[in-house]
Amino acid sequence: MHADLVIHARWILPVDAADSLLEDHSLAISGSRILALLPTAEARRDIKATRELDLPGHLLIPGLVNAHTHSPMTLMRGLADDLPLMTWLNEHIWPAEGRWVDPDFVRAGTRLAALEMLRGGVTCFNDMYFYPAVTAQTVAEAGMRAVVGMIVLDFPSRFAESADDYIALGLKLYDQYRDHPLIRIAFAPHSPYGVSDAPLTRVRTLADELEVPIHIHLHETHDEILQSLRDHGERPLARLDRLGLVGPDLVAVHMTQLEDSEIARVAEAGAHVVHCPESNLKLASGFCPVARLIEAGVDVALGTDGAASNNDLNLLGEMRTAALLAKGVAHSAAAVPAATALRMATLNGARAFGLDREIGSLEPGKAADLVALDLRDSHTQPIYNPVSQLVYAAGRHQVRHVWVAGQQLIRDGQPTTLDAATILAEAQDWARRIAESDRRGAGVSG
Ligand SMILES: CSC[C@H]1O[C@@H](n2cnc3c(O)ncnc32)[C@H](O)[C@@H]1O
Ligand SMILES: [Zn+2]
Repeated sequence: MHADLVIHARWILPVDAADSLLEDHSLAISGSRILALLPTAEARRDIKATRELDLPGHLLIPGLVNAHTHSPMTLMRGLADDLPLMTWLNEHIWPAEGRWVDPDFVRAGTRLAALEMLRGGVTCFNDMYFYPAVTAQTVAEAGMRAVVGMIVLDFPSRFAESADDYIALGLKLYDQYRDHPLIRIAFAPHSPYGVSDAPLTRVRTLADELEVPIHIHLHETHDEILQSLRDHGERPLARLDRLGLVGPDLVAVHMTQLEDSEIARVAEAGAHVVHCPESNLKLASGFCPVARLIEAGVDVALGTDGAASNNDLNLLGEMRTAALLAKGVAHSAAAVPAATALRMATLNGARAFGLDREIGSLEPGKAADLVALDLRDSHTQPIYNPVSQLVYAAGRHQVRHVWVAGQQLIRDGQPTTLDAATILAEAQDWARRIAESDRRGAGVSG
């Protein structure tokens, strides 16, 4: 057998049905795909490799999937902290976006996000933001993988004038990327409170036609429920259900307010949930009942949300928070064990976007999206159980190598396709302009 690259790792967590841990195993790559997983002794004997990489003390895992973020919001990290969602959005973030967000902002913010995520082992992210064509292009140039949202809102922005305009721009994006190997397109109506019935109904029809997922903020806060009861006489999930949006292509982000019947409905419909524990904690939005959703058979993935409400894009940290928080919420130390947290951050995210035949686990035939972490650091020693070290103790600096579709994007902790110095200089330049304008009193509302 011939391979382009064979990686010899101390441990591999393939995220398979049995939550296997492979010791002293190797992973062979041919082109963009995984060719084989086998004991290292056999790999050294049977595989003729163009290149071999010995990784003693390293753990190899599937690339992490950040199932919900707003990547350009890295440029707003720390702009408005310690506020509840609607104050944060209405009084700070939306005015700042109205003043500053343009294609250059999105390019610089997405580059910073891609750099941060790749260095933290994230190989694929699902994004919802203005100027998604700029995000898609930036991600593709970096060689990373993303699901990019055709956003829909009722209110106008510099990007689009009306809900129909957002949809038209989204469809153009879909046409542009329909056959791209790394970029997938999904619908991303912002929220039930941000999009009225008519455009949501159009999204339903078009999503059926294009066979794309529908990704939406849903049941994020108690106020969202109260507002929907006031304006529509029903809870947001019930409204989406009436409009035909609750089905296997629905990716519902947050879901902190759920009655038993709603958990049953989500499970019955085969809809997916993205849990964003750190954003929910920081905005005091509420607690997603993750253990009960999983128990009901719901696919629960993991997201960071944007860097303005988290404030990082650290999916390793998010796994830890999810595993700890679930135990507190369920009053059970058995809720969301480490292997489940890893599954949420990989295969479950891939499944939510229909990518689970391509990525999310390490299996022959799947894309070679993988991450190697060096566990020889003092705070991940000694090692009884690598998945425990990964979820409960490891940090992003331990991510040493990252591949997407067989291309190495991080080597020895450094990016190979992104210019870190330029990205940081651009981000600092944006922060200087935003802060100066704030000081001069033009403020975020310009
Ligand atoms: C339509 S572009 C995305 C839009 O969403 C805003 N946003 C960021 N984080 C959240 C959140 O947790 N809930 C609701 N909306 C959020 C972002 O600022 C953009 O305006
Ligand atoms: Zn969000």
